[in-house]
Amino acid sequence: MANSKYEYVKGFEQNDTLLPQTWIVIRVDGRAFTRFSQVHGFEKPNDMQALLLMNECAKAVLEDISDVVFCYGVSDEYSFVLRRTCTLYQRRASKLISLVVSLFSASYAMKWTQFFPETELQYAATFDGRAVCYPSESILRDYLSWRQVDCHINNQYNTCFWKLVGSGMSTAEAQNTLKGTTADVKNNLLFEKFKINYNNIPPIFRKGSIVYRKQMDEVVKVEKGEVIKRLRAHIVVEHEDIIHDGFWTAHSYILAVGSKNKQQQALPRPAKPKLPSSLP
Ligand SMILES: Nc1nc2c(ncn2[C@@H]2O[C@H](COP(=O)(O)OP(=O)(O)OP(=O)(O)O)[C@@H](O)[C@H]2O)c(=O)[nH]1
Ligand SMILES: [Mg+2]
Ligand SMILES: [Mg+2]
Repeated sequence: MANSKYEYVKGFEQNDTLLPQTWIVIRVDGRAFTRFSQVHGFEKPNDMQALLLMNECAKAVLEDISDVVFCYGVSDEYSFVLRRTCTLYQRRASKLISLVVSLFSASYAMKWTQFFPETELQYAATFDGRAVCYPSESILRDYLSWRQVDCHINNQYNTCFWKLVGSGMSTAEAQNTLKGTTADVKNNLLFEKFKINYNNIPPIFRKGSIVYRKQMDEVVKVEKGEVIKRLRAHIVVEHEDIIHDGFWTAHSYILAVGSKNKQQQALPRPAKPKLPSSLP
């Protein structure tokens, strides 16, 4: 069939294919969450329910997109790592970013009342998104370390800041008190002035959250006194250190090439929503 005279407009589309064989990281970040958190009365500096909601949204993304192998979240942002062999949408950036952002945003609205049953959602939370390719596992890990260090630095500062404000300082006085202080000084301040041991603050605040398919040995049956185990994968949310080698050595399958089949086989497929029987 002859092409229509209008087909030439396709030539204006730009190629946004992401580099092959690289780790793709898609990071979503809440748009104007400084305001969103105020309007919805989030606790300062950390609102547990808000963070748990973010984690549920990340789980929804991981469940839906099999190429996502690891997620890291802090504050109003979440990073999604897609395996380097990912060929979804021929690795087109605009398609991948918009898929993750829309899944995440829609989940946020859908799950809101589950986490904030007493607070009406005043307007839709929106998220921006970007994709960056990392050519090696070591650079990918540096990226994740950067986000976790950021989480730690911000949390330590914010914890001190809001404690000082809570004790009667103005925000300007609190800012001045903390200006140029080292991590040690902040830890001492928390301990001496407020009797808070920084290491006892919930890990979700200090370390952020990770979401991934964890491989676990599961007993499937006992046959003639012999325990039969099988490796199964379950989606988990944890608050581990991902800067040092320990986590990655213990879970080397997460970034291993070719681990897809084992992980996917072990996971139940997400249930398709049932249509009402009255529909044609
Ligand atoms: N009270 C409270 N605020 C939070 C919490 N998590 C995130 N926020 C707010 O969300 C902001 C996130 O920072 P940014 O993403 O840099 O800023 P933003 O206002 O979202 O602006 P853009 O991302 O540029 O659109 C923080 O500065 C806080 O004001 C929380 O648990 N409690
Ligand atoms: Mg933001
Ligand atoms: Mg942010």
